[in-house]
Amino acid sequence: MKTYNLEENSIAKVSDEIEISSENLQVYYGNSHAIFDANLQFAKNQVTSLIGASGSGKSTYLRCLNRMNDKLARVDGKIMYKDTDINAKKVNVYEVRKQIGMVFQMPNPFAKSIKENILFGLQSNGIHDKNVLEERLESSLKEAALWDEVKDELSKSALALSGGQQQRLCIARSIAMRPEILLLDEPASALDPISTLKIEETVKALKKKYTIIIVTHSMAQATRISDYTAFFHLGHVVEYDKTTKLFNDPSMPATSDYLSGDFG
Ligand SMILES: Nc1ncnc2c1ncn2[C@@H]1O[C@H](COP(=O)(O)OP(=O)(O)OP(=O)(O)O)[C@@H](O)[C@H]1O
Repeated sequence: MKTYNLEENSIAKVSDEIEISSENLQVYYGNSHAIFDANLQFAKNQVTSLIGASGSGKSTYLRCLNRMNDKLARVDGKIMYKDTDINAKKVNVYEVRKQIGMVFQMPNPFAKSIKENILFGLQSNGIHDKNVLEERLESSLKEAALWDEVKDELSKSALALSGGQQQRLCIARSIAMRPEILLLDEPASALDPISTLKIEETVKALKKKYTIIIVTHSMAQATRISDYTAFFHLGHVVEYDKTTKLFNDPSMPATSDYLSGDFG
């Protein structure tokens, strides 16, 4: 593998309103340093892609944004969200995750009905008003572009849905909690091309209401759906910019080598 000076980077300041940012973020798995001093700002109601080779730290970084690494790793530095450092130990992680939802690579619906998948989190949080639940059920499934396909069989097991439908159900389950940010960790990598396109269309529509940060291995997908892109290499954020700039006119040699496939 080529070597690069990872002390150098090119991190653009975001001109849009900032929704969430990391400051001097470091992640350690035991003695292994996995993320080095990551400083990134994410624009509100925009889609940001995290790209880079396998093992570059994209998922590790993403998981920090809603404290999913708490039990796996030591995370130093700040995650600033609404003037609060949500990486601070006193912060209630369950409250954080209501506002910052996450969808994983493999669809993981509960072994319950479609309806119960959507309502479970709401009911667990003390929401029992029938009208509110019905409204959330319908609006979440509509936002995730699944309503038309399932509206007549809401009692059917979620596990009977196709992989792509299950993943849109997981997105619907997340947005039922009315988060402000959605973290998506390779949400389409286990899906066929048609399902992938549906997820991409859904993501593009969702940014009107949510700030979206997505890990993807597909550079084509990053260019199709994201406004901003961060390129990770060996735990460092090498370059961060508007997607069009990063892909068409990268500033760092590592970025241009990665994009052109001349990375090995
Ligand atoms: N739970 C864990 N325990 C120990 N090390 C881990 C753990 N998760 C990730 N790592 C290590 O941290 C580094 C970054 O991994 P991470 O999964 O964040 O990379 P990635 O860019 O998301 O990779 P991929 O594209 O393959 O998912 C790797 O060296 C990986 O082996």
